[in-house]
Amino acid sequence: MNQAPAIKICGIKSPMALDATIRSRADHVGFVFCQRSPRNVSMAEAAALGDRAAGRIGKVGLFVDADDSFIGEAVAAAGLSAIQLHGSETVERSAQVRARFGLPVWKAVSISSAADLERAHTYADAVDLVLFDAKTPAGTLPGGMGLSFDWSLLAGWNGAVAWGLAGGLTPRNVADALQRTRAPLLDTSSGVESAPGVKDADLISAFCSAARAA
Ligand SMILES: O=C(O)c1ccccc1N[C@@H]1O[C@H](COP(=O)(O)O)[C@@H](O)[C@H]1O
Repeated sequence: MNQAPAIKICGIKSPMALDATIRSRADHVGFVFCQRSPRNVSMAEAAALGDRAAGRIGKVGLFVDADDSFIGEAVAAAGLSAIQLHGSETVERSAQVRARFGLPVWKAVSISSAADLERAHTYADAVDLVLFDAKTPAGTLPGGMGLSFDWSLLAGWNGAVAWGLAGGLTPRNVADALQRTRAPLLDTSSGVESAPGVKDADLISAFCSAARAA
């Protein structure tokens, strides 16, 4: 029997969206600490959401090329359980973050060809999970754009490190994504929104149900 995938709903900014995610029995919420994003949360917002989520769901903080002092402030404010690095962090920088904060580190790796899987392998000893995501156009955000990549590329993945799938996942395509990739973890953000940065409780619920039914 196949095990149900873990689910992360990213870009949570409101108590309503947090409660909907917990009600839908997702495993992790993501708080975005990236000022350019429509999903950015301040430290004060993260602290309130972190308190509300405490003991109810995993709390993943998403950072884009952030320094230690900023990450440390967010870890303390929200009581993060994992750190997601979604910028151009090197293998060395990723290992440094893991050692510095003693938390699991998830590294997003953008995929557009088989060669990108080779790059993912290089992170195996430095992080706890690699998160495959689509490449986004130059000058835009490195994620959260609702873009998918060719999932068939993952047939060539045989890495030793845990992994997850992100990029353009929605309630409508998540079953197909899961059937094609057998991803152990699914991560979505814009696919469960009614507008950029505005989560929709019905879409969150539909996403989680579709992922578990697949
Ligand atoms: O969500 C954001 O605003 C964001 C900003 C900067 C980097 C990553 C971001 N989101 C992450 O991107 C992937 C895919 O998102 P989507 O489902 O395609 O909208 C996901 O891991 C988000 O956590």
